[in-house]
Amino acid sequence: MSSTPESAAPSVPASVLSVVPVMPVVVAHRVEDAVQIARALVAGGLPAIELTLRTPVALDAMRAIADEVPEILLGAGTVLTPGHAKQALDAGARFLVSPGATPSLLAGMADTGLPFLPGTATVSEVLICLEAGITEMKFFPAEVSGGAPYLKAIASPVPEARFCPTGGVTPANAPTYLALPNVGCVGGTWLTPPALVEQQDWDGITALARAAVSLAEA
Ligand SMILES: O=C(O)C(=O)C[C@H](O)[C@H](O)COP(=O)(O)O
Repeated sequence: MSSTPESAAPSVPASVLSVVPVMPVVVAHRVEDAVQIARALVAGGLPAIELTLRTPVALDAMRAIADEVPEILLGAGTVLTPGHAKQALDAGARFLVSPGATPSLLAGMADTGLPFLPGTATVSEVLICLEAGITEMKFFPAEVSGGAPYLKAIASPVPEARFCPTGGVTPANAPTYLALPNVGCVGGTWLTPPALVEQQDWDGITALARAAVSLAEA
């Protein structure tokens, strides 16, 4: 029997798309901000975070969240290479998200043993993922790639694929995406506006998280 403190952390989900209706995509410039954002999201009812590997502090921020906010499901975004996937695993990520889906990236993410959402924007990319046994994907960049009408159009030809549309998703258009049968959740950065982070307005982020949960329930 294990005595590690992993009981505090959510287990790795079978379906990343089913954890929260809105996946907060976060770009953190300071480790402490990332920890406070994670706490604010949990308080607002969104116990998941896709922390992008876009900043120099991202891996340190992941380690800090894993230590200090173990109740949040921690994911790494902007996974561009197999090396990123391994670094994210080592930093405590429990799922991975990438903006694209090259064969080596798919293999590198699969090697971690973590669930992952490869980025797709065309039917051929969707088919490449399905051929690899991957049915959950990011649709990126969602709005400029055809938005909800595009996903609606491919639902019948490729019904096995389910998506997290991200990129240009807002509180205004999220309900339209969430109503589609092939959408499990949507992703976006709107929950962590730079101005609120700059002001360290963590209650403001909690309020945005609550609003996102409400719009998904509406
Ligand atoms: O770099 C990545 O892999 C990403 O995660 C891209 C983000 O998902 C989008 O940039 C979010 O788009 P907005 O919500 O419109 O700001």
